[in-house]
Amino acid sequence: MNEVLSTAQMGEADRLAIAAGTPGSELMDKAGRAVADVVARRHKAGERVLALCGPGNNGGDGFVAARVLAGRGFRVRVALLGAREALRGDAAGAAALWSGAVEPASAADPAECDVIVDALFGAGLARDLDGEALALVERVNASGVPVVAVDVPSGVDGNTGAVRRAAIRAAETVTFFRPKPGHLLLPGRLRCGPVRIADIGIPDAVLATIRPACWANGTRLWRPAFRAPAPEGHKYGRGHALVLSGGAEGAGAARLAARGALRIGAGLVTIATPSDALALHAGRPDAVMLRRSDGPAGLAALLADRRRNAWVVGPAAGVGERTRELVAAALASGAHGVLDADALTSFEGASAELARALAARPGGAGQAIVLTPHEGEFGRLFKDSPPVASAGSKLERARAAAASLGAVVVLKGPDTVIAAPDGRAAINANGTPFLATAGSGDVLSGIVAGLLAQSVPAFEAACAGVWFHAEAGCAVGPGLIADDLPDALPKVLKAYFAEAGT
Ligand SMILES: NC(=O)C1=CN([C@@H]2O[C@H](COP(=O)(O)OP(=O)(O)OC[C@H]3O[C@@H](n4cnc5c(N)ncnc54)[C@H](O)[C@@H]3O)[C@@H](O)[C@H]2O)[C@@H](O)CC1
Ligand SMILES: Nc1ncnc2c1ncn2[C@@H]1O[C@H](COP(=O)(O)OP(=O)(O)O)[C@@H](O)[C@H]1O
Ligand SMILES: [K+]
Repeated sequence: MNEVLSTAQMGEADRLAIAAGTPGSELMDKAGRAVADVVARRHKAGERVLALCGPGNNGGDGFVAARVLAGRGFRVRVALLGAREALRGDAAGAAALWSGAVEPASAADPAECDVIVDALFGAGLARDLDGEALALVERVNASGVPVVAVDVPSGVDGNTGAVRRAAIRAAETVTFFRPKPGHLLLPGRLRCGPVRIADIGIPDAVLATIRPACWANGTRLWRPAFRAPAPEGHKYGRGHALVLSGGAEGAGAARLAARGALRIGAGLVTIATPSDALALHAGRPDAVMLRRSDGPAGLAALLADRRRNAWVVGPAAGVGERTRELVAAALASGAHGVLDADALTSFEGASAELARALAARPGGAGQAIVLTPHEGEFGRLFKDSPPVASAGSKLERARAAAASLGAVVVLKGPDTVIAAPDGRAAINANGTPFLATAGSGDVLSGIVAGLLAQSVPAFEAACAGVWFHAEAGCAVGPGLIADDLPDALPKVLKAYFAEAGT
């Protein structure tokens, strides 16, 4: 189910498959054949293939692909980084079955071929590229010749998506069994081209031992948690979301969030507004209710009605002590909620204080709280926590943040990561850069709150919210403004419920 494996977990999958009776050489053979199949789908027999093989098992896959392609009538040359005698194990075995010449990689001219098989480094990339490897990767990228990458484009870190000084730009990538974080996280994802996942004979049953906790975000991950409303349902069964408006200068943000919450299916939505912004909400969607709410006491009074079971605090709320008090009041209500934008920035360098407030929430873990920072807000919030701020990849940082706060964290961007305190994480990849527009995040916070109002659990609500937001963005595409996103949801939801069979 869209599991994403770290390179260590992938190594474990290999070992478990081998222990269960499939020799490593057979896994490598299937891997190399899968690569050859992809090359043969894009190119015709007779074309010139250059297989660039590295010193480890990734190179072994390259030797297999070279042999299979030569057998299918391609004109194949093999170039090896390192000495042939230094190859070990299955890779040495695969090289022994290659009967053609093996050129030194230093002499390989990528321009003299029609397609390149990149089998330099895969899961074993251990340091930044330098020397001959660096020069070769730069020559390949400069050649403009299409590349099919084996496992990951060489130079991309499979665990983090980082480019280790330089990396191949692939036209297509073939990986094995399950994707790795580096296929989904930026910048790695942008080096992969379309990613094919090849079955190399590793049984799915190994996952019961490995217990992966990371997924590519998609409907299968949370479909059971978000169903169409019951035929006999009523609006209170779909929850009541409350969106706290900022003052006169920031009322639009609340309206965007409120519309998102309504469209995703919250039964009722109320905008709680300070008196000075009351008149500005006259143009709100007619379906949204309006209540006056001045300061933390006003918010607490509205949330004392337990039917208001989910809130959004933060969009255009203003930065400072007042907003920290509003956050405290919202958390103290016991209702589920989303902390976004100014609610996060108000805790600049005070993530420990926010963690204490979250730990004290009366509903405990059953009170679903989702934080939706973009990178800027994340950096500000965790200024006081180097272990989180510099935990490594975006995946690791989101996980560290969720664990330290005891709440679900949505670290937004082109490769949004959703992380739960228990270690579960999902990486999102269905977005579009047209989502990078003012107010887009406000709509997301409303969508997530609308899902929380419908009793979708925190992690699933965050994953589903991010996915629907991105689908809505793609449905609109060029020219998108945030106002369009809620109104794109009905079509997206219709397709989702049709597919979900509900
Ligand atoms: N049985 C298995 O384990 C299978 C492994 N497979 C392939 O094996 C690959 C992993 O193989 P390995 O663990 O041997 O790792 P790699 O082949 O990815 O790389 C390891 C080698 O590269 C060297 N190296 C690492 N970083 C370097 C750098 N920056 N500059 C120069 N040299 C560097 C290491 O010293 C080592 O010799 C996977 O990516 C996949 O392609 C597949 O054949 C499927 C089965
Ligand atoms: N390049 C991109 N590709 C896909 N999604 C993106 C990209 N850039 C931003 N987004 C998404 O757009 C939204 C922007 O939210 P945010 O930064 O809070 O904007 P605002 O504060 O203007 O509402 C987030 O959901 C983010 O994940
Ligand atoms: K590779």
